[in-house]
Amino acid sequence: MTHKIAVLPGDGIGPEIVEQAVRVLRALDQPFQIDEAKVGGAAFDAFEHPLPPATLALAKASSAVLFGAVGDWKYDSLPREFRPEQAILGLRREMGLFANFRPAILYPELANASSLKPEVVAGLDILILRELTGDIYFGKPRGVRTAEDGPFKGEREGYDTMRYAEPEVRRIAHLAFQAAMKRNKRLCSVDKANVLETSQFWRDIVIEVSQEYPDVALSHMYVDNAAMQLVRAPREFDVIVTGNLFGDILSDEASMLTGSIGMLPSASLNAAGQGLYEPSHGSAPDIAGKNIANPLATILSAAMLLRYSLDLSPLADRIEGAVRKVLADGLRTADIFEDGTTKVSTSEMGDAVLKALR
Ligand SMILES: NC(=O)c1ccc[n+]([C@@H]2O[C@H](COP(=O)([O-])OP(=O)(O)OC[C@H]3O[C@@H](n4cnc5c(N)ncnc54)[C@H](O)[C@@H]3O)[C@@H](O)[C@H]2O)c1
Ligand SMILES: CC(C)[C@H](C(=O)O)[C@@H](O)C(=O)O
Ligand SMILES: [Mg+2]
Repeated sequence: MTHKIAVLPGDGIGPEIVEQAVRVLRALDQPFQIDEAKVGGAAFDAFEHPLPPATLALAKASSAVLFGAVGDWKYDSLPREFRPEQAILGLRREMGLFANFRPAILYPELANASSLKPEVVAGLDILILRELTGDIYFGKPRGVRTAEDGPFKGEREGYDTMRYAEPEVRRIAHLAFQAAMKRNKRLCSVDKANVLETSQFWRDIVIEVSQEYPDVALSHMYVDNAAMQLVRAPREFDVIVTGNLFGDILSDEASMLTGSIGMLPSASLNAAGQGLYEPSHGSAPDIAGKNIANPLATILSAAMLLRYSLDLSPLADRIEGAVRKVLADGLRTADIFEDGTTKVSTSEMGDAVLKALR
């Protein structure tokens, strides 16, 4: 069976890192149909829209999407609907990709690259499940208006709406419990229920859903405390489930525990099992075009693509094994480099992973 994979490299380091991941996919010698399209600032430059209809159609018609990153400072003054970030938000919304899996795993070889002491992070293996199509990211109304009341009545104010519908909370909660069942059976739901109505509602629904999963130990934590616990004792966590905004922030924080944001892959799935796979980091305009970015988060995202959307776990295992091998061989891009290891470029890291594929 031919699997259709849409490849959307995007901006900044996106094309460089996606190129390496595509080389790895092609080296597996499978009947993949790989089609590439522009997205983000690159699409805006070519078609005056960050998510052109043809790109969206290609993504929707594929079994899975491999996405690089979008964004560049030069687009920051465009009206919001034309900014590159709208492409990834639009794909998530239009494809209904509500479940974002961001595993944070510390490879033993990178224990010293972590910003925390090895004894605090060694063996770290946590999963952040971020709800991806709701919350203040998509809630309406939003905008800028003249305040009608309060101490700043008559002044301009910006506003957004945090909201979650019951089915949205239920479906992500179910996935979180199911993920916990396959792991160490501990689930921590992160919210801000001491302040926010949306969060109290989220917490109440998660507790209801928990009745169906008596084997999972459920805990709740406020997001500020969770941010602190993640750097104090990250291994206390197994699965974290949280909303869109808190998940965005906590997953960047967790990424540093693994040595570099350049190591953290992600999978965003919809109800039909279609998925978009991308590194958790952005387009890193500060290092773009220099062939120094770490491609491993993207290569590991391709492994997640094989496992979750194409049901090709043995191939995913091969890629992950190859990544472990190159790390064990001491190869490091600049972001994870330390004395005693060998610094390699983006493409050299790709070469090494290809060679290590057995
Ligand atoms: N999903 C996405 O496409 C996505 C995600 C996050 C940010 N962005 C966008 O990316 C742009 C830059 O955002 P930012 O600077 O806040 O975040 P960023 O993740 O792009 O970069 C943060 C820092 O991490 C470094 N970094 C990121 N990925 C790396 C890699 N693979 N290897 C080595 N170093 C890496 C960068 O050099 C930078 O110093 C913005 O336009 C932002 O909106 C896009
Ligand atoms: C680029 C931006 C819209 C995006 C987000 O906030 O979700 C990014 O930070 C991420 O984590 O994927
Ligand atoms: Mg983010």
